[in-house]
Amino acid sequence: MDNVLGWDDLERLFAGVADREGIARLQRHWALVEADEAAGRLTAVDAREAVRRQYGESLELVRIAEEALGRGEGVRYADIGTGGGWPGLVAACVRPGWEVHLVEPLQKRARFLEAAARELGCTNVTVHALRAEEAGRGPLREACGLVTARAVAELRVVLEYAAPLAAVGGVIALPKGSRLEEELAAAETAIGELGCELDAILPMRPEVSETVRVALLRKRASCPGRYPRRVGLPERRPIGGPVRRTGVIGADC
Ligand SMILES: C[S@@+](CC[C@H](N)C(=O)[O-])C[C@H]1O[C@@H](n2cnc3c(N)ncnc32)[C@H](O)[C@@H]1O
Repeated sequence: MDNVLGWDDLERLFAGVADREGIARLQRHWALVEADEAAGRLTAVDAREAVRRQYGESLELVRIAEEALGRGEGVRYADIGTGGGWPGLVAACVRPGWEVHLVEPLQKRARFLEAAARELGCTNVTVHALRAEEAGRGPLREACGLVTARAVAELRVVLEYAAPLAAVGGVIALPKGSRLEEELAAAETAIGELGCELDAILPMRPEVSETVRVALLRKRASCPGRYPRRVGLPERRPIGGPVRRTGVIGADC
């Protein structure tokens, strides 16, 4: 059973990742989420669980990704399907030196992210109200040192969204649940086809999550020009075979 965490616990658990000011911003973000009815349901996670599941897991992803990157500043970072802000806006709050791109196609959510970034003073954020299949053909193509996506789709589908945005040598960090091995097996063709390689699978620390692990992939070669395919195709006809329905973390947002 995962623990309940409070805001003070985050400061202790994420020393070196988030300072007091950063955590205060996250707290303000949660207040905005709770206050914002217009954006629709941003998360099904309740207030008691939100600190650990939304903020703890997002910060843990930042910690793991940063270790894989081997540097902390000057990262151009894209988060696909940010929803209400996890993990991309969380990263922007604690890493003001990163250039953060949030790709979120739902207009209401994209508008919420823009307003929240403004309110929180995150001048390092650009919101792209687009699907990843569109963003992957724009100026962000092969331009990002780090790409994440949480609870967006099964691994091989999300990889077709993420790999075109990652620069060669860049890191793709995907938090996943108990079906990770199954998803990785299904993604074998996609990983090679998209110029990626699996670097590591790293568990989150048990205080943060006993179930979530992060698949770290490295972009080894340029992505073939035919990817991403047109909107909807990655999900309808995933690379390597018919769709398999697998659970995605937090798909209840
Ligand atoms: C289950 S929510 C997860 C939100 C957030 N990442 C989290 O962990 O709470 C999935 C999000 O992915 C977005 N999404 C779905 N398909 C997408 C695509 N092709 N490109 C970009 N975003 C997409 C949805 O609009 C939605 O906001």
